[in-house]
Amino acid sequence: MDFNKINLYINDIYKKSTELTKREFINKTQLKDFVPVIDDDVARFLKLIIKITKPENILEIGTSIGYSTTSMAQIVKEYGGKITTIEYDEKVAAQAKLNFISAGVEDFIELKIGNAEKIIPDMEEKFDLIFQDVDKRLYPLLFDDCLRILKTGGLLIAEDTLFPVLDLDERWHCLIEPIEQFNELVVNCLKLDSTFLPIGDGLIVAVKKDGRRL
Ligand SMILES: C[S@@+](CC[C@H](N)C(=O)[O-])C[C@H]1O[C@@H](n2cnc3c(N)ncnc32)[C@H](O)[C@@H]1O
Repeated sequence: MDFNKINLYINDIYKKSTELTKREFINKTQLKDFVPVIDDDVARFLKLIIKITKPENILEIGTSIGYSTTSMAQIVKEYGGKITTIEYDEKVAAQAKLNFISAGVEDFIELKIGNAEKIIPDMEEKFDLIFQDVDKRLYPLLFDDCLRILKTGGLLIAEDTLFPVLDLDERWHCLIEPIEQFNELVVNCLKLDSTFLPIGDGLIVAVKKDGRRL
């Protein structure tokens, strides 16, 4: 399959959609220096899965300017769930907060400003959905804790998991090994059922199984 052709077709067919796009979101954002955010097809997938499963308690690791958080919150707002999102760059977090307010979703989001590597191991709260989109080097390091705080039946979704097969700029090559480690951890974990989706830079979607059926 020619994924460039596929992406062009999908982007074109959605161009009349009234949904908030990544481009519009970035254009409205004053701060211009931030780490890239998810693509529109990943935002559509997250919104759809949230619409279907209605997770009460969502954890996002890696907020940036809050495009993915806002996209998810637009659906969470419809049924009254909550999103906790973690970002350690204070400038970017401040911009994300402004973006939540301008989208009218701030009441459904708790923004934790700090290092996910320190915050996650201390977390006791349990989540129905965890969206992992932080520094890729943290993916394997945070895996056990993500599994611990994910409820049975909960979803673990991680972005950028197809880095190993993408034509990445040389400066990102150091991120391939941790992603490979993370993918192995997810795929070989007896507590998870998973699959890859070739959207964005590759999503892995996993569900935590009922322990009795292991
Ligand atoms: C890929 S961006 C997140 C994009 C966002 N999910 C979206 O699509 O709108 C990753 C973010 O994680 C933040 N980050 C990186 N390492 C972190 C850490 N150790 N703790 C908290 N945030 C971190 C970066 O500053 C960056 O803004």
